[in-house]
Amino acid sequence: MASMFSRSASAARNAARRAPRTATTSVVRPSARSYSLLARAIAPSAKAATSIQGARGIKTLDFAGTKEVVYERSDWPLPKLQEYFKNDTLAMIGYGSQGHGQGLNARDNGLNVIVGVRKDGESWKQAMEDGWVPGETLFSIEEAIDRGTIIMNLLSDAAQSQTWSTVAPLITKDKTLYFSHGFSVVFKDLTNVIPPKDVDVILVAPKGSGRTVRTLFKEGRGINSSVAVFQDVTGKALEKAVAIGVGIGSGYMYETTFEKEVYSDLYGERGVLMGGIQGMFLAQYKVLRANGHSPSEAFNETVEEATQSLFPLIGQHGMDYMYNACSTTARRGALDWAPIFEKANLPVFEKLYESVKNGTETKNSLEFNGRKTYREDLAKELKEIDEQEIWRAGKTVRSLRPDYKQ
Ligand SMILES: NC(=O)C1=CN([C@@H]2O[C@H](COP(=O)(O)OP(=O)(O)OC[C@H]3O[C@@H](n4cnc5c(N)ncnc54)[C@H](OP(=O)(O)O)[C@@H]3O)[C@@H](O)[C@H]2O)C=CC1
Ligand SMILES: CC[C@](O)(C(C)=O)C(=O)O
Ligand SMILES: [Mg+2]
Ligand SMILES: [Mg+2]
Repeated sequence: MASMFSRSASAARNAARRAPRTATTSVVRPSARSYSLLARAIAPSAKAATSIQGARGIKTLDFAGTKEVVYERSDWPLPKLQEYFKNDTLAMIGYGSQGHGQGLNARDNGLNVIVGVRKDGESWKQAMEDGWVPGETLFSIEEAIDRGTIIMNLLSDAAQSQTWSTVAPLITKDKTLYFSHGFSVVFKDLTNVIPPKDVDVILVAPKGSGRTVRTLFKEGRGINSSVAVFQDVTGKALEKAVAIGVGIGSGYMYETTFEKEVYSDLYGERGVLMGGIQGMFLAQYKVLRANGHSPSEAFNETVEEATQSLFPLIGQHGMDYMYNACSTTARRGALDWAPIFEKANLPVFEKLYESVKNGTETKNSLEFNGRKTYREDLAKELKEIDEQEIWRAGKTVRSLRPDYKQ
């Protein structure tokens, strides 16, 4: 890795000339701005409540009264990024949702990327479909780790634990160990993942699906990611983590710790992001159906209106904006019922957080996803959801959308 402070002008020019590798799909790439442009670019983004700390353009932003550090992609124009990683090989170990998104983005950013997966698995086929070439950019897990300088452990969290005894001896001095989740390292008593003492251990955890990591990148945007350092041997671990974060398609990176990342992530996905919303949708739908409403009416009033109209308004402008976009009748009633839902849900969320913190969620995940049949077993449960009336009704509702795609 070249130091970001030691790059010469000619090296930067050479890096700028390097043709980014062929993308499997067309990509609106983040622009490769020069340093002088960068300096100007920083200024407009440093709005009120923003201060810039030093030459690296780190920003401290005021989040509702709490100051937090944020790193942004515009501080890493493409030539600088390519120069920084000119001597590195990013080895994506695992090719699930994140391996796909992060791997293709880093490749399209012109970085040296290889993929390592087991040869008889589903991921090997998927990687080949995405243009990774066996023997050139696609290898067994062991060979990819051997060839890589930055080992990006994107196996399933259960597989990270299962393969650790094979992987650990291959993480030799001068390599960097990267994760997208604090899971393995934080719950080491359950996973046995204890990184070697002589390597940097870093994390960039996109706060969104790997599919979104890819689609946002292709739109020229970037996903929000968490960034953290577990072990800093070189004194450059944070800088490297931020640079990799940009390389894999992050727009902004929020500083955290491995522990905070894994607790909040396991909690959020079981809560509002996935489990909570699924349970809430189903409960509302069931009561409507029990009271004689048709499937289409129950679905429209529960899922379709939420996802197509109201939730995007919350996303774009906040909760109060969504309220103001609805009738005064709705506003009054929703304001009355919100605290009732909050009160009912609070103990559930408290129980969930405890279950994350005490390792129960980790144990469950390791047991289930560590099975040889993990894909089939998950697929079976997901099929059961797909067959529920609510989601069958949803398919027909979606099929009527003008932009419907199967
Ligand atoms: N999915 C997401 O969007 C997000 C994921 N993360 C984190 O990123 C990491 C990767 O997650 P994700 O991309 O979802 O991948 P998955 O959890 O879906 O894991 C899939 C990968 O693990 C491999 N794998 C599973 N079991 C084994 C095994 N026993 N031996 C070898 N390889 C195995 C699979 O290979 P095969 O096909 O051969 O089974 C596949 O390449 C995790 O740490 C996760 O928590 C973080 C943010 C979001
Ligand atoms: C919400 C699920 C997630 O945490 C994610 C996409 O961020 C995951 O583990 O996949
Ligand atoms: Mg998660
Ligand atoms: Mg997550």
